[in-house]
Amino acid sequence: MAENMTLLWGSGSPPCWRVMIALEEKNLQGYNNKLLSFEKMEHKSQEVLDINARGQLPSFKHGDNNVNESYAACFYLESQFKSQGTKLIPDSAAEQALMYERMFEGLTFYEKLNAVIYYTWFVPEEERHDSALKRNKEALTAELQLWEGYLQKLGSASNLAGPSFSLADVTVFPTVANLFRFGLSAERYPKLGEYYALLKDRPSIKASWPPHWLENPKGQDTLKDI
Ligand SMILES: N[C@@H](CCC(=O)N[C@@H](CS)C(=O)NCC(=O)O)C(=O)O
Repeated sequence: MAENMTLLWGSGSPPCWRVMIALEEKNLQGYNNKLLSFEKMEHKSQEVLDINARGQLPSFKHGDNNVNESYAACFYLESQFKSQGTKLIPDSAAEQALMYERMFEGLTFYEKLNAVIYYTWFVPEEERHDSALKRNKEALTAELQLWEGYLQKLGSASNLAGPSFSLADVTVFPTVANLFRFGLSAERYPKLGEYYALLKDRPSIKASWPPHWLENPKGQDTLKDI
């Protein structure tokens, strides 16, 4: 069934990883996929632009339908394959409310992380200021405290929106994994550390683990003092 799906993706990209986790959870293994290189600017190739006018990854196609934007693809897969694989939107109103809230807060979380780890990539040298990076780090620290509090409230070994694994986990786990890849201290952020440990060996997540992380298991230490 998945042969009529194509995913163009980049290794380690949280938006790409979200879609890959959703595909695994919905038992859609066997989809066509092509790993592209950001360094080689392959995300701006005609092959990508034919699916995604923004020239971004993930670029995803199901039959004749292009479904770009990682959140859109995750919702689409859950909606089209509702009764297949893991049910990713819980029935309970309370869990659903929390799931939607955390999912969309997850975008802010992802932005604040990127503003620190990719500061030198995003900001040209002549426009960089230590004070701006410091501010970005402070904003990330405040964000991390929020998520520590959310997880604390849920109790130990919980998914992000309660007892069931949901789209909140599909979309936010890749951000959490990037935090630790970039050196976040699990001692300083124990609830995030616990959440990461809970999900990192989940089959859908293991199956889609970024290949360059497997080749080079040691990440960076950019976040060690956060
Ligand atoms: N909102 C998009 C964001 C996708 C995105 O930013 N992809 C990055 C890689 S993580 C990319 O392709 N960047 C290259 C570019 O924007 O030119 C989504 O969630 O799918």
